[in-house]
Amino acid sequence: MKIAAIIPAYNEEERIAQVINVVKNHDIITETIVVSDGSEDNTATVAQRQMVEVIDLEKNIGKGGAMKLGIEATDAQVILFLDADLVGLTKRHINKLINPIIQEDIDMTVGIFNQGRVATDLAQKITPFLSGQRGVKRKVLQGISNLDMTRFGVEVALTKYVKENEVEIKEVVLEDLTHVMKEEKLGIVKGFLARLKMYWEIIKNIPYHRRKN
Ligand SMILES: O=c1ccn([C@@H]2O[C@H](COP(=O)(O)OP(=O)(O)O)[C@@H](O)[C@H]2O)c(=O)[nH]1
Ligand SMILES: O=C(O)[C@@H](COP(=O)(O)O)O[C@H]1O[C@H](CO)[C@@H](O)[C@H](O)[C@H]1O
Repeated sequence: MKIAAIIPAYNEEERIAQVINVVKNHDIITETIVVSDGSEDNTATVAQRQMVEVIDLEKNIGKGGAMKLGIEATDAQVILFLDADLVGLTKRHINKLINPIIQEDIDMTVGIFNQGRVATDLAQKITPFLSGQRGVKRKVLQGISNLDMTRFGVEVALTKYVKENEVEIKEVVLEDLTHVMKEEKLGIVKGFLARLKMYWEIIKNIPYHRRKN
């Protein structure tokens, strides 16, 4: 079975190498696709050096759009979505996201941080439906046409689609995993403004509705 890892990345040159390194060395992953979403830094070059497939977008189109282009670049039956800024990723985390799909026929897994860091653990306990770490069957993604419109609302759109279409979903705990927060990447003020923009993109997608008939 083909399993493709898709890593959307915007200005992640300092963080993405450690994520790619784990993914590309994992036997169950047949293809690794990095979508550099109009990054202004060396994200694409860093990824190319790791000898994985890189889609290097000229302009920033938002996370949902980057994910959609990644999906279109592969025919894998199972897709693993991972953020590029994870800290502490191991093969075990990947197994936890993929095994329920290939062994239990679950349609989508959602990874929840635990014992990574207090702030990121708490964020995911409060809003588990925002997690970017997911395993998904391709057929589920085919039912959602406008992922490219969602930007940071992509996870809300996925979660809503799952609920409205009775897709079988399983939350899996990802121990000792965390990510780098916006305020850490951009500084307090720019990071907080970026966070507000993200919340707006999320809110805009809450009424998102596409029923597969
Ligand atoms: O316009 C964007 C914003 C973010 N990302 C990527 O989406 C993932 C999740 O983003 P995160 O929540 O970490 O937000 P960020 O801190 O990057 O704003 C990361 O791999 C980002 O690099 C993206 O591809 N396009
Ligand atoms: O945890 C959160 O509140 C946000 C913002 O994370 P940061 O701490 O700013 O990196 O990130 C999550 O939500 C985003 C929107 O759904 C997803 O795209 C990220 O993958 C997820 O980590």
